[in-house]
Amino acid sequence: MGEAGHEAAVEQFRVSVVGSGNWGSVAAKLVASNTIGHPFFHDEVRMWVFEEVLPCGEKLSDAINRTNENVKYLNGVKLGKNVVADPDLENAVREANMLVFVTPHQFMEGICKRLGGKIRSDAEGISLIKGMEVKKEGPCMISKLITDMLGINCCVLMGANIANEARIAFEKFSEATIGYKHSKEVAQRWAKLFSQSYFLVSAVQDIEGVELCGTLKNVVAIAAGLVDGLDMGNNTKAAIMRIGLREMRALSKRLFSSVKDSTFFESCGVADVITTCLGGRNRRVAEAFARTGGKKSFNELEEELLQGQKLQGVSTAKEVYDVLSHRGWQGLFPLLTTVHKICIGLLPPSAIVEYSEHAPNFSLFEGSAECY
Ligand SMILES: NC(=O)C1=CN([C@@H]2O[C@H](COP(=O)(O)OP(=O)(O)OC[C@H]3O[C@@H](n4cnc5c(N)ncnc54)[C@H](O)[C@@H]3O)[C@@H](O)[C@H]2O)C=CC1
Ligand SMILES: O=C(CO)COP(=O)(O)O
Repeated sequence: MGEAGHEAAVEQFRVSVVGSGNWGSVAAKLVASNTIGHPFFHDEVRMWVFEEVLPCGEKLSDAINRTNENVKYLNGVKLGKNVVADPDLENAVREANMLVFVTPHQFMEGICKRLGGKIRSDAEGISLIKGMEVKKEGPCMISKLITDMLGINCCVLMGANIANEARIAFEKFSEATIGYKHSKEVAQRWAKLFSQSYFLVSAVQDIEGVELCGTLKNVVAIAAGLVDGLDMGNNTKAAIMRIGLREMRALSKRLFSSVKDSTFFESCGVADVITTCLGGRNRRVAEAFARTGGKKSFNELEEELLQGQKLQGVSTAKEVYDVLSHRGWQGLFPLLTTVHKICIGLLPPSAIVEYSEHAPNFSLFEGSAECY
């Protein structure tokens, strides 16, 4: 009780979502359905929109606020009246102490530069971004980039969550994994913000493992798409998924000795490999790439097929390759290495299943003892 006999007002947590693509819009809808009317959270969820002008001449942020739908990236799904689209990055984050980062990974460094010194000192972050940066010192996960550049704690949320397949946007059941470093209490607060009867969230103390799962599975999905484009069938695709998962685990553990095996059995691990290899954008564009025999580039196909949405797997394959080649580890990770070489045209799409011809010293399907 306060001095005057009144209860001291407890500050509500204020949430902003940095990003408004396909998954960014679903994330905003999800959290907004939980903040509304909740005593812990302020109702309004501000969503930063990278502004663009629609073919009709209207600004995207205006269209979102007028229709309550992200007409470009998640057409046909109401976001909730408490979602406010804001094209001004600084304004969008100014009042928030819970920041949800969800942009394609290649834009995050630039966004962090713009946000330096502009966010609340008590803010906490969570990254839904699947990807990494490679620095001179080695790989830098996006949550670490956020922590280093903004000086805030940052958890991650990854999982088998294809936004566009109408599973989450239309409230069909799925799961996700929060990875945290130190504070279980903060992870639980994030779980409270995201959990829904149709969206089951669990938390594990293995931030690097969770984030590397989400990041590396995009490269595996490119391999799966190539196999589809070559009409190799389900047995081959299942083999690629198994080998991919094995390489994901081996690389994650080499990069961070703290990574736990059990993380690969969470939604962020095996489940995300499966869903992305079956129905994701990386798979789809890689299939088209293989069907053109590699004649159209991934960039061209991304533009043609995704209408502004971004692939993460191709640039991640390069980033992973940089890490592997810097450490002399290519031979230990034949699938991850081959995907990059196919993406840049050094090997044909068929190399994904003919690996030993191109690299006689090791076989994709035998793998190396290191990988077990
Ligand atoms: N879409 C999905 O099903 C899922 C995506 N993710 C991850 O979420 C992250 C964000 O992906 P989505 O929301 O799907 O985005 P998206 O790929 O659908 O959309 C691209 C977004 O980038 C923005 N953009 C374009 N140029 C930009 C620039 N120069 N600076 C800043 N933003 C720019 C666009 O306005 C748009 O919001 C990625 O790391 C992705 O891997 C995670 C789970 C599911
Ligand atoms: O991360 C995803 C599903 O969990 C989405 O994968 P894509 O980007 O390949 O669609």
